[in-house]
Amino acid sequence: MDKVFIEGLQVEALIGIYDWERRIRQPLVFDVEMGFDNRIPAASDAIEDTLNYKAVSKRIIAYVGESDFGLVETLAERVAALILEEFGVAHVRLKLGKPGAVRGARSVGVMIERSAAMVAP
Ligand SMILES: Nc1nc2c(c(=O)[nH]1)N=C([C@H](O)[C@@H](O)CO)CN2
Repeated sequence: MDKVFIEGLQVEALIGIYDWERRIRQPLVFDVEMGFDNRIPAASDAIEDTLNYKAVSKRIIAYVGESDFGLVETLAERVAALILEEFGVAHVRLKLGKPGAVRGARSVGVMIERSAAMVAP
């Protein structure tokens, strides 16, 4: 399956389980891979036929900027569901990094893979 990807999308968010984390915003980094048949836009050369990575990026930025979850797991799950539901994507692989959360590590976080048929109720 072809893919459309977004790499290193940085968004500031209110996230974390500790009291001090509830008072600040922290950088999060998203890498997203979305299954899409790119032969159709390749044939038409029309942006309307694409899975528009700019539109998906803007939606992620807006959603994450307003979110206030405790766990990165929860946020990753919600962002994956949003991509599947709002952009008609059949399969998404998402990595959510929280750089600076653990001293000595460049980043920590989660990686998930979800399909349209697997979205939690
Ligand atoms: N698997 C997870 N582990 C941890 C999380 C998390 O969201 N998922 N969060 C924290 C804290 O909020 C941490 O980021 C603060 O440094 C700890 N472990």
